[in-house]
Amino acid sequence: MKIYRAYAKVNVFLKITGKRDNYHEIISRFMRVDSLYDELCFSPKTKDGFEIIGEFSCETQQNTIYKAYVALREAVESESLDKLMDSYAIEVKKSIPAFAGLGGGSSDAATYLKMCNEVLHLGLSKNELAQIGLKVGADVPFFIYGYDSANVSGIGEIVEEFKEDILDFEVYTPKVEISTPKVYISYRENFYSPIDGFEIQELKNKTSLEVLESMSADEANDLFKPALQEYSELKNHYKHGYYFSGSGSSFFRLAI
Ligand SMILES: C[C@@](CO)(OP(=O)(O)O)[C@H](O)COP(=O)(O)OP(=O)(O)OC[C@H]1O[C@@H](n2ccc(N)nc2=O)[C@H](O)[C@@H]1O
Ligand SMILES: Nc1ncnc2c1ncn2[C@@H]1O[C@H](COP(=O)(O)OP(=O)(O)O)[C@@H](O)[C@H]1O
Repeated sequence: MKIYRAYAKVNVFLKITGKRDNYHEIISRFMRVDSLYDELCFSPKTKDGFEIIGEFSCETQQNTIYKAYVALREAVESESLDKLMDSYAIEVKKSIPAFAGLGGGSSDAATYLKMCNEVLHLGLSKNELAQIGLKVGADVPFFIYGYDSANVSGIGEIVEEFKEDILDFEVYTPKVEISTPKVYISYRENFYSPIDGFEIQELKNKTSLEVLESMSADEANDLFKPALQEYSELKNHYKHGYYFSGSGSSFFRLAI
């Protein structure tokens, strides 16, 4: 069976630009991490019903892969999708840590959608897959497009390729289970200060290398301060020269 890779991402910068209902609008540079990925494949079933084989801390119904299946089923109403999942389990070799700000769950969901599109010849475009993926999570569209680097805005649905060389990152993930909504809520209550159009444009044009050379960890990521406030133990894990990815808990820097 063909093995598909679901890569991790880091947020080189992440700035809040406004609010949208319970969500926050962002401008963020996402970069794929080529050295860190989960592996997904269709494999023989061991039980009835939708089956995910792999080490997960959540129930199947909470798994982003299952949520992607539900979203795809609603979108295409394809009998062949039901037949596929009646015949095969989806097997995942998990390497991307969870609760990490590395987009592992989102990347798995995006990869699953691409796998189904390919094997069932659904003929869905990247834009269509991204729309379906957004129902699963705000980070999913980036992984559907598969760019090395992109400026991501809206709540995650606007993905614009940024042409630059992919960087090699060293990533470490402290064992602190961070809740993304909790960090966003803390940002909204304690740190809310959206950047303006001029700053957005300036950031969008900077290469990732320029960002890492010119900004500190808390300047580059608006979620770093609220994450530190909500999870004070993070302070013990922070090392000078590292940057914070998404809502955490991972830190990264250029590999040397
Ligand atoms: C912070 C980021 C940065 O890439 O990623 P992670 O650190 O989680 O990987 C994303 O904005 C997270 O994306 P993702 O984890 O897919 O979020 P979702 O499941 O869609 O949303 C979880 C919750 O986070 C909050 N949320 C999410 C995205 C966003 N732009 N604004 C928000 O306020 C909402 O409260 C939402 O209910
Ligand atoms: N396929 C999946 N891989 C990892 N975590 C998942 C997956 N599906 C659901 N989850 C749940 O999502 C949460 C963490 O999501 P994850 O994408 O790994 O982290 P983050 O949003 O910080 O990048 C946990 O509650 C975990 O149990």
